Amino acid sequence: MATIHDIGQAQRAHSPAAVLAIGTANPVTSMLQDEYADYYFRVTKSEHLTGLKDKLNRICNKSGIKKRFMHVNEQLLTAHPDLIDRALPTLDARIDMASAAVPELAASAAAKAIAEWGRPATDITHLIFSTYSGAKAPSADLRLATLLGLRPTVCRTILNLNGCSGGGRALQLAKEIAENNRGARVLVACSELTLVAFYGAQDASLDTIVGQGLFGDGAGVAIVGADPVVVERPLFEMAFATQTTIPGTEDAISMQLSTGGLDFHLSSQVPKLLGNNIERVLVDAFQSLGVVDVNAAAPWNDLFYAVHPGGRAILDLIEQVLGLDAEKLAPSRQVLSEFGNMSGATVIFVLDELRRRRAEAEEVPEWGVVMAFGPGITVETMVLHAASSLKENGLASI
Ligand SMILES: CC(=O)CC(=O)SCCNC(=O)CCNC(=O)[C@H](O)C(C)(C)COP(=O)(O)OP(=O)(O)OC[C@H]1O[C@@H](n2cnc3c(N)ncnc32)[C@H](O)[C@@H]1OP(=O)(O)O
Repeated sequence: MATIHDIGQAQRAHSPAAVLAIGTANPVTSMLQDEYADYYFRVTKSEHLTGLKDKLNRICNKSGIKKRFMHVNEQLLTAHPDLIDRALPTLDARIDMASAAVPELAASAAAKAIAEWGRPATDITHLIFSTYSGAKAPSADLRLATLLGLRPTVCRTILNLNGCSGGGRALQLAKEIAENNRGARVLVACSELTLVAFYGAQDASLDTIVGQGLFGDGAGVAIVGADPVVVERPLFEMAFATQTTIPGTEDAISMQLSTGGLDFHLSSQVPKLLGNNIERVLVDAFQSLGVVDVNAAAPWNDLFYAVHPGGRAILDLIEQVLGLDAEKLAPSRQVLSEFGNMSGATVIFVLDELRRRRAEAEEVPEWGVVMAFGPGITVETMVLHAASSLKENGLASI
């Protein structure tokens, strides 16, 4: 007769979980950063606020962003002019629109990931959906499951308002599910639209101006599983994961739904707070693993990095504090430049860019790390091992 221990053991995977495929998608409308302030103040009928427009221009110039993709375009604002005024009760309208558009964008990214994965969508056993646009049930996770034709037995989890750390949290949950449910295949979907938080600048909120300079729309999907079968080609094996909250920073990054949409706050101290704490977080993650000598003179250049590009200043400080060579954060800077900060989805875009670059590089580090930052301030950290199939898979799948 089987014991409870036997039953438990039979459910555990044999190998660590791995990212098996990645897909990304963006809305069709793109905006060039050096034209954005003119566009924004024109479509929100705020051109008289010349001081704020100059500030947004200064932020755009220093953002490290060239282009962003946006669901909210001029056509949508013409149809829904109330969205411009934060004082109007537009939350219902925003949620209605987001409830359709957020899972649809995720479905576009998921279709690419599933095609790369090489197995039918019905083999997905678990779905984790992360978004800051959720405010109803059933939610975007169920809609995505329906759009993809997943089985009715798929186990769904929705993460709401985890903000920019949502991608990191979802990947960690996927690792835990995959390693504790033999044969599980977890579809991680992060889909973020600034629609819920798009306002004009009439209330003179500096958070609105900074957000208008940084945030973009996108969806990133990763399929995660352990014990790969023949058709599957692992990209990154997930070695270890941890979450850290930086003490006393509860008010530094925050989000709250109001009748007018989603309010958020970004303290100007965020880059410094992350810079002051990043090395401690890395030491804590790596010191027990024995893959990097955390006491060596410059240990951090031995790793590859998928860091959430929350803003150019954050990447600059991390690079400086860790003494990183310029190419280490190049995938993060590339994604920031091409797409802006897409909140929780961004880190999946960075993993995609990283595997692309690794496929073309001669020598690449074996070990690396994902780091994502969100309200808390929460730092999600995951140690990765580059799978041996990454080289051929990186190129074959692009
Ligand atoms: C939402 C989530 O869950 C997680 C996230 O990713 S949160 C987003 C995290 N990102 C950030 O916090 C942004 C990080 N900041 C940056 O990257 C940079 O500060 C920046 C690109 C915004 C500006 O670049 P910079 O090199 O700092 O230029 P700097 O000249 O100091 O600032 C430009 C202007 O922006 C203002 N500014 C910068 N950060 C600000 C903030 N958080 N709030 C208000 N104003 C800000 C500055 O005061 C300055 O204004 P003036 O030109 O009028 O003096």
